[in-house]
Amino acid sequence: MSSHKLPISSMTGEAEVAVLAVIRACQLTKSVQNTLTVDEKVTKPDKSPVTVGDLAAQSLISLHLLDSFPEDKIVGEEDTTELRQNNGLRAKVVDLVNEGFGKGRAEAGAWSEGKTFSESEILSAIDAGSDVGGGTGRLWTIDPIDGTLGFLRKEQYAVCLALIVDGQVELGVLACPNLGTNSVDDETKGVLFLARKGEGSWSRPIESPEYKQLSLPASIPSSSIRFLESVESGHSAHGIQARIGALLGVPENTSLRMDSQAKYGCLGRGEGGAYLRIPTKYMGGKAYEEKIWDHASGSLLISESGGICTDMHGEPLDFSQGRTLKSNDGVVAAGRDMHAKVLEAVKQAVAEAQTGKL
Ligand SMILES: Nc1ncnc2c1ncn2[C@@H]1O[C@H](COP(=O)(O)O)[C@@H](O)[C@H]1OP(=O)(O)O
Ligand SMILES: [Mg+2]
Ligand SMILES: [Mg+2]
Ligand SMILES: [Mg+2]
Repeated sequence: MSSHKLPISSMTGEAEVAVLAVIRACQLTKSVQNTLTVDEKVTKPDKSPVTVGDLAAQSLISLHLLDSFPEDKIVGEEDTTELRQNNGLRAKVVDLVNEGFGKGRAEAGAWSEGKTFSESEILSAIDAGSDVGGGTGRLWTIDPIDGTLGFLRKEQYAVCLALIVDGQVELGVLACPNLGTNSVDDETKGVLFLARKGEGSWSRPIESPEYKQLSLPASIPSSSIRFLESVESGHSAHGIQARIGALLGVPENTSLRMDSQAKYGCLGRGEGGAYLRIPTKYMGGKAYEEKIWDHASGSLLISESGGICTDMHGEPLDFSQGRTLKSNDGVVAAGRDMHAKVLEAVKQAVAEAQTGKL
């Protein structure tokens, strides 16, 4: 690999590949978002949506990983079930992946620029992401479009890639093409977040490798807190989260609601003060196991920015359990001092919900 401007001192080869793959995937998803038509959206068996953007981006990222780290395992969100039955969708994905390799020239080591991949290489790369995960060895996890619902609404989404070694997240990349580069209100859009275990976390514009180190304040006054939470009321219990806010003295109706791990990016750079993901099962919803690709990059970003990211009971997120965080329940992330206070309020609000007091 050629020289780079990465701010980290170890795993630079991995970071270089991950950043290039994610930037190319962002360019691909941006072009899809601009031109997406209804027939390019498919509903998966779990009723969630998937688009040509998700499938092509996972293939493109996997092709980079398969070339550079052929021994590593991959856990990706998507598979080829739909693609193998739909010729139109498949042709579009093949075109998008090959177009994607013409991009990202500004980055160091623009691997395989101009190369054309066959349909079977492109499909196999998606299916390379079907590993069961676990706590031994090197494992990459990909969420090619996190927040597909936000992507379809032309709002926030993120392209996410993380390296997990023996169950620990070592490297996390998270790019948000529609998020303000320096703050949520910034008119300039597009930001990439990078975290390396033990070394720190950074943000940069997607378009230029100017890295800025991030730090998350230990605590902020309650009056300044704006909880980072899902747009979808089916993904976290908004009612309980509002009660947590009331218990902490947070002003009402101030939440920053956005789809995807963009929420972790905002918190990591000091916005919002706390990320809440209280499962809807505490308000009568269905039980749900969080997926590793939805939290790997974001949780490392928070801890490397000086904050704490755990489940709602204060337990560390356990990425060694397979494709899901099956030993965890919900997520709470906040600054170092704030986190314990938020957990206390979570406990009380959930107890109230369970005894019908909410
Ligand atoms: N019932 C659920 N509870 C929590 N998260 C969910 C649930 N269903 C889907 N998700 C996942 O939450 C993530 C988005 O979170 P958020 O709403 O905070 O942006 C998506 O990856 C989405 O999966 P999917 O990709 O299948 O839509
Ligand atoms: Mg996701
Ligand atoms: Mg996704
Ligand atoms: Mg999805």
